[in-house]
This record gives sequence, structure tokens and C-alpha cells, in this order.
Amino acid sequence: MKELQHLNKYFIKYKGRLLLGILITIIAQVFSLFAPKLIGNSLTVVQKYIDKEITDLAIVKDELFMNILIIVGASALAAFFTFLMRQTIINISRYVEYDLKNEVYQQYQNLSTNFYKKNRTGDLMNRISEDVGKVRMYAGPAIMYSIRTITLFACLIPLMFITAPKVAIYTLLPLPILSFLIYKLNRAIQKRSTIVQQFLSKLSTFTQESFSGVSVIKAYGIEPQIKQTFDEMVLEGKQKNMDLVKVNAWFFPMMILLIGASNILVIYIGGKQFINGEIEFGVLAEFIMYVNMLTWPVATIGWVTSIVQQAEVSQKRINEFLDVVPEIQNQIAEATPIQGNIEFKDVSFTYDDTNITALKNVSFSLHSGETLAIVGKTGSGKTTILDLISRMYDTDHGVIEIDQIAIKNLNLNSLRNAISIVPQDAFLFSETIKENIKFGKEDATEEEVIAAAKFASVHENIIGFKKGYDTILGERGITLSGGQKQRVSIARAIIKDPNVLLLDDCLSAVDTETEEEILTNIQRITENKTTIIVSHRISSAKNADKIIVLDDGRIIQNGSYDDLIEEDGYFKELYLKQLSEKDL
Ligand SMILES: Nc1ncnc2c1ncn2[C@@H]1O[C@H](COP(=O)(O)OP(=O)(O)OP(=O)(O)O)[C@@H](O)[C@H]1O
Repeated sequence: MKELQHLNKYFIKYKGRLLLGILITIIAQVFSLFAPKLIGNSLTVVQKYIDKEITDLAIVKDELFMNILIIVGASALAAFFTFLMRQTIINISRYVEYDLKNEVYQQYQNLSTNFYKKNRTGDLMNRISEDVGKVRMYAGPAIMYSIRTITLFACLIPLMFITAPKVAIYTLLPLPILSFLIYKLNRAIQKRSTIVQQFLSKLSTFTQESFSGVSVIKAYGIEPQIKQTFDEMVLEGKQKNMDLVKVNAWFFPMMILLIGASNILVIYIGGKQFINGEIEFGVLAEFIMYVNMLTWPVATIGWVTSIVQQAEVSQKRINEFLDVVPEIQNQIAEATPIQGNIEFKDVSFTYDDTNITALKNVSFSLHSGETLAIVGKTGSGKTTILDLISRMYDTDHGVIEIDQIAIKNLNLNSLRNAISIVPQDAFLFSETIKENIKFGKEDATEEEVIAAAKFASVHENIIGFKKGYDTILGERGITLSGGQKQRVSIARAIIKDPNVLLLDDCLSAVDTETEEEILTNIQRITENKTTIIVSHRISSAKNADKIIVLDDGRIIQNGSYDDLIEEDGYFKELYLKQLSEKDL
């Protein structure tokens, strides 16, 4: 229960509702006890009339009529309060589920890029949905059934012992066995259903991937192999499901067997006592009803125990993520204005998961409004520079300053708000094109969206679609070409009107003519913005004020375009190579 203590803050938050729920549960339970007692009384009255102990039929009728009225009234009230009980306690569990999901989601938002690299998306999704769902079972049904069972026991057991102690003992005897067996059975069911669940995630990952990669599958003609793998997986799934079904099938027969055994004991012991004149006939009937009333709550003890155990495991998994301290922390509460003067002072950086040192003693400076082009072989550390500027990671060694302040001492929000980044793999949401562009500026007007799209040279493409800017992208809509995606992603960055614009090889999929057009536009609007362009193409570096050439994490050349095409080295080689390609 240690892990589940995390939920106490929510129980305190909803303490009013919880107390009301407990009270209602107790009331509902008390009203449900009326019926067996009064049915027992009624049968005793009838028995006494048959035995001629009562001779006046009117008294019998009056008594029966009164009992019926009370039974109907008490049952109606019990039903009404049971309804209210569910409305309060189950509702609380939904509130707790909602709050917990929000808490986990908020934590996911705060966690750094590194965390996402170390944990699989499926696992993140599972903890916020499956695990929170299991914890909800503890916050609602488990609490509700526990209160019901405790109330029932507290009222019923003394009542049974007062009415007929010997029959009471024999009635209660098989119940702990029932509870234990249900507990054991539930554990076995849960073990097998976890296996089925895990298998289902595997199967859905496989099918999802085979649908997403259908073009590759078709192009390589491997449909038969995929079909065979799928068949084998489904067969495996069938076996796992059969294991579960076999255990599940024991549940109700076992319940019925144990209820039957309790009933037989009551009838046998109670019957003997009745024959000996130790108890009245009505008491026998009353006890048979008690057995049936007790069976389900006793069974729930086993059920609730396994729910709590599962919730504990799930909450542990949730707490593991909630306890992670985000690597990137905002240390400055107040907003800090950002001009965009960037300076790297002897910066080195190693990715802790791969242990790759992506940057080695990198130093450069860039004034606000200047453009820097970063050129270099693949894997030389270009993207890492951009990630460090936007504080996706913190440096191990050296300092990055913006406006002469170390970036760790800048307000993280201000920093990221001042930066627009166009990543290498343009990611667009399954929304309309307009929504995707407006992602950079939520309150952007239609005109601003169009201006940004024109700027990124994608407007003509967009209006060519039947629904224009309202065209839905992704799985539910159309698929944009690589170049179109890159340009929509540029429009999204531009509309934000940032002080610092970071372009990570984001023109690689557009033709040189469009590249030229976009670069001219960028130059026009970035006069007072700091811009960094990462590229493999010399043409992208042409208008830059400064160029640095990276190789294996080190700056091997730096200078202006004119300087570098004259200087022997990687840049000149690339220039000559791309020049000759152009001539071909
Ligand atoms: N998230 C990461 N985790 C671990 N290692 C990484 C990560 N990102 C990059 N690396 C490694 O760091 C080195 C530099 O990568 P980076 O992406 O900065 O290169 P790049 O110059 O941008 O390459 P490209 O031109 O191919 O985009 C590479 O060796 C890469 O394998």
C-alpha cells in the first residue's frame, strides 16, 4: 500500500464526497438487512398459525401486510441508496482518474528529450491509460465493496449470533474458504490476462507497422511472409486466450458450489435445531437468505485484495515516472527578454545513452541579426548544436551564452518562445494545414497563415488541394510530399516571428529553385533575427554572414563564404563538387 499513498492527496481533495459516499453505503447496506429478517418473521407467523399457536387470521394478515410494506419500503430505499452510493464513490474514482492522468501528462510535458529516448512510446501510453485505469479500480470499486462488506459484516454477524449462534457458526464457516479460493482464482486470471494484454500490444504493434509500411512490403513482395508471421502470432494469441478462458470458467461454478455447500450446512444444522425446537422455522429461512447475502461480499474480499495488489503495482509504475526529476530545469521564474546574440564557449557534449561525444570544444559567436551556416558531414554534430541552443539537452562542458547570459540562467519559456526550430524530419499533426501552421502562433489570423505559407513557398501547393488550408493531413487525410512537409514546417516556424530561427537541413527535399526562393525570403525577414542554417548544400550557406564547418564534433573551418571557397578544405571540396554537379 506504500505506493498507493500517492492517492491520499486526492482522497483528501474529495473528502466531502468520500465521507458522504461512505455514509450512503452504510445506509444502503442497513436497509438491505430488513428483508431477510421480516421474511423470516412472516414465515414464523404463518408457521404459528398452522400450528394453531395463533388462531386469529386477522392478526396474521395484519402482521404479514405490515411486513410486506416494510420490506417493499426498505428494499426501495436500499435500491435508491445503492444508486446514490455508485453515484458518489464511483464518481470519485473517475475524478481521481482524471486528476492522475493530468498529473502524469503534465509530468510527461516537463520531462526532457532524453527521457523520451530512454522510454518506449508504448510504455508511456500504457502507464497513462492501462495503469491509471487499474488504479481507478482501487479508488472506486475496491473502496466501495470494502465499505459494503465491512458494514454488512458489522451489522449481520452480531445479528446472526443473537438470533441463532450455532447456525451462525456453520453459516460462516465455508466463507473464508470461498474468499481464499476467489483470491487465488483472481490472481491466476490476472496473471493470464496480463499475458494476453502483452500479447495484444505486440500484435497491434505488428499490424500497425505492417499497415504503415505496406508500400515497402508490397515493393519487396513479402506479403506471404508477413501473412505467415501474422498467422503464427494469431495462433499464439489463441493459445494464450484459451489458457485464460479455462481459468475464467472456474469462477461461477466455484461460487455456486460454495454457496450450495453453505446452504446445505444451514439447512442441515438449522433443520436439526428446528426439529429439536431450538429455533423457529422463520429463522431457518432467514439464515438461508443471509448465506446468499454474504456470499458475494465475501467473494469480493478476494477480488478486492487482488485489485489492490494490481493497483499497487500500477501505481508503482506511475510513481517511477512521476518521481523522475526533469533533466532540464527552469531556474529563473521571471521572464527574460531574448535578443539573440549567441556564443558557444568551448562547448563539449556527450550523449549519455550512446556515449558518443557529438561536440568537442566548439566555440563560435553570432550577433543578433546575423546568419550562421553550419556545414559538415553526416553525424558531425550539426543538429546537436541546435538542440543545445534550445536547451533540449544541457552541456557537459563549456558554456552557451545568449545575450551574454548562460542559457541555464535564462527563463526556459522565454528562451523557447524566442526560438523557432524547423527540424530535419518535419513533423506535422493529423490536423488541417491551417492548424499545423497556427501551431506556431495560436491566435494567428487567416492572413498571417497565408503570408507565412507564401513566405515558405507552399501557398500555391496548398490552394491546389480541394479543401485548401482546411485539408487534413496524416492518417485521416492526404500525405504531403517531403518538400511540401518541410515548407509547411517552415511556415509554422515563421508565423511565430521568433528572434532566433534555427533551420535544420530543412530544404533538403525541395528543388534548388524553390530553395533559392525560400532562402531569399528568409534573408528578407531575418534582417534583425539570428538565423542558423544547417545544410549539406553550399547554396544554403551562400548568404550567411558566417560559416562553420564541422567534422566529428570539431570546428575544422570557419569564415565567410568567399573566404572558404578559396581556402583548401572540406568547404571548397564540397563547393567544387556541387558546382560540377550543377554543370552536368
Ligand atoms: N539523441 C541522440 N542520442 C544519442 N546519440 C545521438 C543522438 N543524436 C545524435 N547522436 C549522435 O551524435 C552524433 C552527432 O549527431 P548529429 O545529429 O548532431 O549530427 P548531424 O551533423 O546533425 O548529422 P546529419 O547531417 O546526419 O543530420 C552522431 O554520431 C549521432 O549518432
